[in-house]
Amino acid sequence: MALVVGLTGGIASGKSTVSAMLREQGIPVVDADVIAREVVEPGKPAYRGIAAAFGEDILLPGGGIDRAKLGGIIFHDAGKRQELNSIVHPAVRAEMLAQKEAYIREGRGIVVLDIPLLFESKLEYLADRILLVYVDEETQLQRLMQRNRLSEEEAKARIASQMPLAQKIVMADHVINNNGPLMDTKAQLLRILEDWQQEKE
Ligand SMILES: CC(C)(COP(=O)(O)OP(=O)(O)OC[C@H]1O[C@@H](n2cnc3c(N)ncnc32)[C@H](O)[C@@H]1O)[C@@H](O)C(=O)NCCC(=O)NCCS
Ligand SMILES: Nc1ncnc2c1ncn2[C@@H]1O[C@H](COP(=O)(O)OP(=O)(O)OP(=O)(O)O)[C@@H](O)[C@H]1O
Repeated sequence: MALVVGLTGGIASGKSTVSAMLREQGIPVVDADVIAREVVEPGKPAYRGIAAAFGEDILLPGGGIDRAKLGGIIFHDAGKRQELNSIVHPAVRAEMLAQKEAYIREGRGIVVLDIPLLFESKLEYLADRILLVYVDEETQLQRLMQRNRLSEEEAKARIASQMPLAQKIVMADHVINNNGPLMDTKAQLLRILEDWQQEKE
């Protein structure tokens, strides 16, 4: 039986950083953010759903979704966010499950599902174990502002659209503290991986 791990955290807490480390160790990671981009490409049902719900103004001249504009709307409006989620999430979930099943059929012992909104969307049931990548609020804000070149106000709106990390920490099976240097993050991950490998033996 494969061990299915849900990898979660908050925006800019370090999930992609940890998932790159997992891939380095040969562990497959199914990434909800990547799938969420694919399912809204022109021609896909969710693309038409977004154009219908948010209007043609949300499209770029080339036809694709203007992600910056859509983010500017949904991170400031819980109702619109809910509307977008209800269009995009079912397609993301279906594709994630298909990719997970394919890895299990290949015989992989551990499969990781990187799902930023795992707790918000009540998807705990998808995973045997939940691994949370934690950072303190100030580090999260600084890293988010820097990575996405956002103002403090914009970055705070994005953080506020998610369940606080302090609340998620008590719901996770394992926690990696990603406040420090990457070396420390990797050391914590390798320890957790050892536990999982032992469990499977
Ligand atoms: C709003 C959109 C267009 C902004 O695109 P952008 O390229 O700027 O951001 P990206 O997709 O890389 O997401 C970055 C992070 O934002 C956070 N985030 C994204 N969507 C949401 C949401 N609906 N609610 C709360 N946080 C969210 C997540 O932590 C995610 O990792 C995009 O995030 C989107 O389509 N969101 C809806 C789908 C979704 O929920 N994706 C998250 C995982 S399924
Ligand atoms: N330990 C660390 N030290 C310094 N910078 C880091 C560390 N971990 C991550 N970062 C940086 O912080 C930013 C956020 O990390 P990352 O992209 O991995 O987060 P994420 O949780 O995947 O974000 P999102 O869900 O929003 O896409 C990136 O610019 C990354 O390079």
